[in-house]
Amino acid sequence: MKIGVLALQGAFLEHKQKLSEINIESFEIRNKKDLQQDMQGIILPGGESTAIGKLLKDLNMFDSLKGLISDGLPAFGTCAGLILLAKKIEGCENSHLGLMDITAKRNAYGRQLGSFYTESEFEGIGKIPMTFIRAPYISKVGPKTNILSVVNNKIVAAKEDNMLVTSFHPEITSSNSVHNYFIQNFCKS
Ligand SMILES: NC(=O)CC[C@H](N)C(=O)O
Repeated sequence: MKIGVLALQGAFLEHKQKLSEINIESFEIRNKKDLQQDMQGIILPGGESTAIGKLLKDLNMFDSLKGLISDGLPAFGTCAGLILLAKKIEGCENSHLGLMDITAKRNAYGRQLGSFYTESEFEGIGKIPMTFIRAPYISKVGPKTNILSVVNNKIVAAKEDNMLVTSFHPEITSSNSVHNYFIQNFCKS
């Protein structure tokens, strides 16, 4: 089992650390060639979705990444990663990869007071710690999307086919449970 972590910008090292804590091998994806490596899943980290989206295009990785995920490669997007996967972004004409039938609202908690910590229920896991940093939430889901967590009446985690997204950052909390959930439920060795 080997997981690729998109490492163009943002919190990719924290994801690698979490994976190593649960004994899962990972590698950084920095260019198109890295996408050809054998992997059983990919993590799209948090950071700045506009910057990551632009780098994917500039580095000519966009179509290969989109193709891999639409062909079934398990993908876990956190925060900016959620925005990259969303079919629609509120207030924007364009999406990025546009593969998951959700609408993302960016910077949904305000810019200044946008970071907070809470503990809340996640379906199939139980109560877990959640850290939100200038986070999006999911304002709409499609018929095939399963909602996994709701905080303050906002959807903050969901899954659809081979894709899992959280608007919070599980990689910077004390728990390994969401990474374990991704590996156990989505990735086949
Ligand atoms: N922590 C994050 O990933 C923030 C996401 C950021 N607000 C964006 O739109 O990309």
